[in-house]
Amino acid sequence: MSGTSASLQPPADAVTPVRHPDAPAPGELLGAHYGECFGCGGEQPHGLHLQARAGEGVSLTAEFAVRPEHQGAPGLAHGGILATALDETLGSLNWLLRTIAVTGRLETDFRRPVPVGTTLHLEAEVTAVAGRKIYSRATGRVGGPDGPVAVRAEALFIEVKVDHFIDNGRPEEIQAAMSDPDQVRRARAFEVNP
Ligand SMILES: CCCCCCCC/C=C\CCCCCCCC(=O)SCCNC(=O)CCNC(=O)[C@H](O)C(C)(C)COP(=O)(O)OP(=O)(O)OC[C@H]1O[C@@H](n2cnc3c(N)ncnc32)[C@H](O)[C@@H]1OP(=O)(O)O
Repeated sequence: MSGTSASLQPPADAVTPVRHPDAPAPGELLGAHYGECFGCGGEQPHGLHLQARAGEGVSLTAEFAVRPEHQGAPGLAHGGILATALDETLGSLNWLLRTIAVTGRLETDFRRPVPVGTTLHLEAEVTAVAGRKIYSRATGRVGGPDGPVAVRAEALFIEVKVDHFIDNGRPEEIQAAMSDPDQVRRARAFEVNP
């Protein structure tokens, strides 16, 4: 049973998601939306270093190498870390819509334990869009991209303006991000050009 709640069911007026014409091509690495991000940032020493790759339509794949620092029980990945990997993978779908969005709701099923030293093979897709609400789902498999499902998630992301971060983030990091041309370029890549 997935246990999906009513708020994760797209409303009747939801539409099929549309891949942005300037989205990265299928097979292309998406890169980090922010170098210090715990999920995807290359400059974050404590992070998961998740790398996502564009798929067809509004879908992608990602890999998460489970290391000893990710343990909950001896030799097994912590459930919260697995939820983070799912959250980050789902958040990366924003690159394909070229929309800035944050997680509103994330529901996770843990089906199988995920051992340290394994790679979690993730895939995610946007299933529907209704105004600012973006509905998506993801799975994580062990033992290879076609292995058994260990974790799955359904999510609701909400579109926000870049002001969401500027208004709410700690000033030190916001100022550093705004004075980093690379970061400004990445933020712009999320915003739909009218
Ligand atoms: C150059 C400098 C700047 C650099 C910028 C860098 C670029 C960044 C690029 C990309 C970033 C991507 C980052 C991904 C990271 C991985 C993903 C995360 O972990 S994100 C963090 C965790 N999430 C949060 O912190 C959200 C906290 N929540 C909020 O801030 C608000 O609640 C927010 C924005 C989500 C919604 O607030 P409202 O006031 O804007 O809108 P309302 O009216 O409340 O909701 C809109 C609709 O959504 C529904 N909704 C909202 N939350 C819901 C929920 N939890 N469940 C069900 N429905 C929900 C509402 O019922 C409403 O629906 P109806 O339009 O009336 O039909």
